[in-house]
Amino acid sequence: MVIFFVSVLIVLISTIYYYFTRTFNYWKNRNVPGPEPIVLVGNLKDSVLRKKNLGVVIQELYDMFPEEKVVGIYRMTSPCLLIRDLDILKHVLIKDFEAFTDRGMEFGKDGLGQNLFTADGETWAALRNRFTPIFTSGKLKNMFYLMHEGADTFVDYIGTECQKNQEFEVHSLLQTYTLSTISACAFGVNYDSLGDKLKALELVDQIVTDTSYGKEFLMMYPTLLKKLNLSLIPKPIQNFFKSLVTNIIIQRNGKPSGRRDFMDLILELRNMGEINSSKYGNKTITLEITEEVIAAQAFVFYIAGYETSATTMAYMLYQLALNPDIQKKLTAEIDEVIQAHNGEVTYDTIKDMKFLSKVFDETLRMYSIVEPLQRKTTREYKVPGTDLVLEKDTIVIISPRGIHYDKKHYPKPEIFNPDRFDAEEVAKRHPCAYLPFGLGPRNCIGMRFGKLQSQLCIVKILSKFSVEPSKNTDRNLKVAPCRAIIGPEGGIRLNIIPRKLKA
Ligand code: HEM
Repeated sequence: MVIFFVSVLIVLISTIYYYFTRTFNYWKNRNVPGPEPIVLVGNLKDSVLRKKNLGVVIQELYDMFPEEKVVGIYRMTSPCLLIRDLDILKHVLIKDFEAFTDRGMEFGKDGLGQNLFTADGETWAALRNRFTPIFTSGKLKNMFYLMHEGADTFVDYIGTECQKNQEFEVHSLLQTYTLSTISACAFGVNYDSLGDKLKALELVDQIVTDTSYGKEFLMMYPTLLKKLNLSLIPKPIQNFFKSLVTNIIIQRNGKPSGRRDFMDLILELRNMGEINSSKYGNKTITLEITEEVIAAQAFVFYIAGYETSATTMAYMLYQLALNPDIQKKLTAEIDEVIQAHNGEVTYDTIKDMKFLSKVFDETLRMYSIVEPLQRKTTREYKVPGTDLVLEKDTIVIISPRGIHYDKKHYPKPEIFNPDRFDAEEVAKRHPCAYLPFGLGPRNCIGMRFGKLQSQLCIVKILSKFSVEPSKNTDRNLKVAPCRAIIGPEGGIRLNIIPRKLKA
């Protein structure tokens, strides 16, 4: 009997072991170098154990193979190709985009799956085609007044709080600004009190604080969630966005309200009828802009709109506090340009601040937020400059952090130096050496919006306050392991001091 049970156990363990290692010769058989995988978790052990952020783990894999163009890795049991070479990267993201239109993160459409970030194929193409005009500079200019109102309220709030205490945890502080801005610009929602705002933040923050294992499941079984029409997004969050959208449409009688926010623009699109995918897709499909589709975009604009910009600004203030000379130069530019615009901060005022733009770019060089970038082959693909042929449906990933900290592209990468973005320095680099917003036709659709809302808020803050390290500032900041994107572990503590008090 005992022998029988032991034999069954051995067979069971061997079968499980075989199942969770069955793919591990994939890259060896194709002569692609890479690290040894571990049963079940592949090369993502520290990310799966939530010891390190996925973006940091991928950066470490990038660093392990300095001489290689591509590295074969395993996300759990799934083989996937990490691209290090910038010429190959240019092919994947730009030149051969028709073979890489997909991201490979799809899930069920009834659970907000028809959103621009995770949708693939013709659905993505149709959405991108139709939603691109919402993000033009002209539309952004029209929305500027909403951001401006939000930034003023925010700076007034800091002014009041400053009288009680000068030390702030700036990451969560800035989230209250970006949440207001995205709520106002996207949906005309104004939070009456800080309490309401924090409640909404807590809800959407559940998505970013990734403690579930949905991501890992998707890596192992990439098509299953879509086939079963299951979602990665918790039900309460789905309901929040669905009822938000329904209520706004009712309030506006299904027509644009004249606020010129995203919701108005989406309603205009809806009234134009079905959307088609002809520009990016291989075949044309039509997609009706239903409330479900609007709610899916509402969800993605919220998540992408509030967290990425708040994190970028928090890191920017951190570096300005640690580098007082750079802060002084930036403050001088801000004062000068505002004066030249008769004391007003307009869309054009921000555009005239050239040093601000370099400080912003250098912040995202050091702290690119969305890591790693991902694409999926839509057909067999021969990797240029190698003998490797990728099968259809292979996941390809890119590590902006790996590239941004690679000494080959950025000497002394640990140093915060906005001069790296002087035009002549940029011209010396490979055009794909900087990719905090991704690159090519599937790059960040909200890039202009993200830049504008962040730069405006920084201008408003620095025209009234300066930032300094406090006694609790962590000089050795780590990336939070459990967040779906890059962010500071334990927040960022800084002193914010009214400028006139110092004079
Ligand atoms: C500092 C701010 C931001 C950063 C650093 C950022 C970064 C990124 C990155 C790296 C991607 C993936 C690009 C790729 O795969 O090539 C992305 C995609 C996307 N972002 Fe952003 N983003 C920011 C702000 C925003 C804002 C404000 C919005 C919307 C209001 C937005 C909406 C999106 C959407 C919808 C996608 C998916 C686009 C597609 O697949 O077609 N992002 N973003």
